[in-house]
Amino acid sequence: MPSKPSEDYQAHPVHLKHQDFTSFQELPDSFAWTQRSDDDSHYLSTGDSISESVPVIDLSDPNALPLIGHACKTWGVFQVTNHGVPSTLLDNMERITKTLFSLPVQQKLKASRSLESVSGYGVARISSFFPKQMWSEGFTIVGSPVEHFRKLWPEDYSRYCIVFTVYYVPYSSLMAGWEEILDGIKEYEEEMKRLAGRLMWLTLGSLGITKEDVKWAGLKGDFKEGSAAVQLNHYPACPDPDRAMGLAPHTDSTLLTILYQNNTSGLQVHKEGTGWVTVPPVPGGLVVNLGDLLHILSNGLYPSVLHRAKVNRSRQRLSVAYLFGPPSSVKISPLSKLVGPSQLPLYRPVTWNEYLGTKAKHFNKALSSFRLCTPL
Ligand SMILES: C=C1C[C@]23C[C@@]1(O)CC[C@H]2[C@@]12CCC[C@@](C)(C(=O)O1)[C@H]2[C@@H]3C(=O)O
Ligand SMILES: O=C(O)CCC(=O)C(=O)O
Ligand SMILES: [Fe+2]
Repeated sequence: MPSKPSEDYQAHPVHLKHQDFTSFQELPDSFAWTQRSDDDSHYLSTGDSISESVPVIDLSDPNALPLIGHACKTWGVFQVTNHGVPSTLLDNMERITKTLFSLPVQQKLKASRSLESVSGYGVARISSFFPKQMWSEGFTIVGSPVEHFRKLWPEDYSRYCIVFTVYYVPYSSLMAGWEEILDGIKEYEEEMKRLAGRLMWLTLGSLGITKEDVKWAGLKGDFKEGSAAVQLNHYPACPDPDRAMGLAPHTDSTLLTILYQNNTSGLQVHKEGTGWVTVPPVPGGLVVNLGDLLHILSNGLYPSVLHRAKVNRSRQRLSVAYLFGPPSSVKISPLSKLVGPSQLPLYRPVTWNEYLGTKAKHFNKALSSFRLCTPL
């Protein structure tokens, strides 16, 4: 994917009103998504009393394919275990994320996402579509984050890190050096790309799609040319979590997103007819969300899932999203095997970059703006 945002992103700048979240004893009004009294507005409903739960699928189960198919059709999201990603790599990525967000605010702001770049530190891109601020901070990585890290940890990184760790967080939970952080991110990206390719075939396989049907998956069918972004999210502990919002409801623009969450829950998905359902962290598990481009590719058979992140009173929450999309030159359209005289193609072809531009401009109306005919 391109490292520069589309012109539409630049026309909708996200202002950096970044705060030091630790300085608030009470939730400021600009972060309050509901009034203290309106217990059940559409933003609030917690979904905690719901008995239905998002499927957890063991990838070593011989039945994984139909289970994934069912989860995609009914939920648009599932969790996977036995996925082959070493737990040491996930732990390391959590430490990297913790290290980065533990830096002082002024330091983090030096690596702010600029108007010319998709990458860097800042508030969620979708912030400009909501009247209230979100209780979170993020760091987006597309390509090498080295230039941003140079700003975060200037000159003698190692010395800075040690001085900083003495005052802020226990040394043992942080990283030793800059190179280790870059290597950790690279390794994470490689491992996630491998898993994304595998999940793509399990998902498409459950629709009867084979390697011959998706030429852009490459000669080996490993989606090696697929593009991706890594989004690190931090949701600090919040004095009034029921009235705050970590990340507002949205769908991802991706084919699929693989999400690692630390041991604090917060992710919720919206299920038609049920409402908001919490996706609890499963030890060693990873969440897989279907995005808008898979919705288009599957001709609406596998819908993208609306999701959001809530926050917690006493615990900070961290998540790492691997946002996986097609190679930048590829136009995504409903797979020919899924269309025919009785099932017309519902969406027109679109590249990921074109889609991201539309999302930046029209947010939750982006998907329907590519729709060719309205459903009966
Ligand atoms: C590749 C991308 C998808 C994303 C926009 C981005 O350019 C990089 C950040 C991604 C993210 C992560 C949080 C939710 C989201 C909607 C957002 O605002 O930024 C997604 C974007 C997306 O999927 O459209
Ligand atoms: O933190 C989470 O649980 C959700 C993150 C997310 O939706 C995203 O980064 O796109
Ligand atoms: Fe998301």
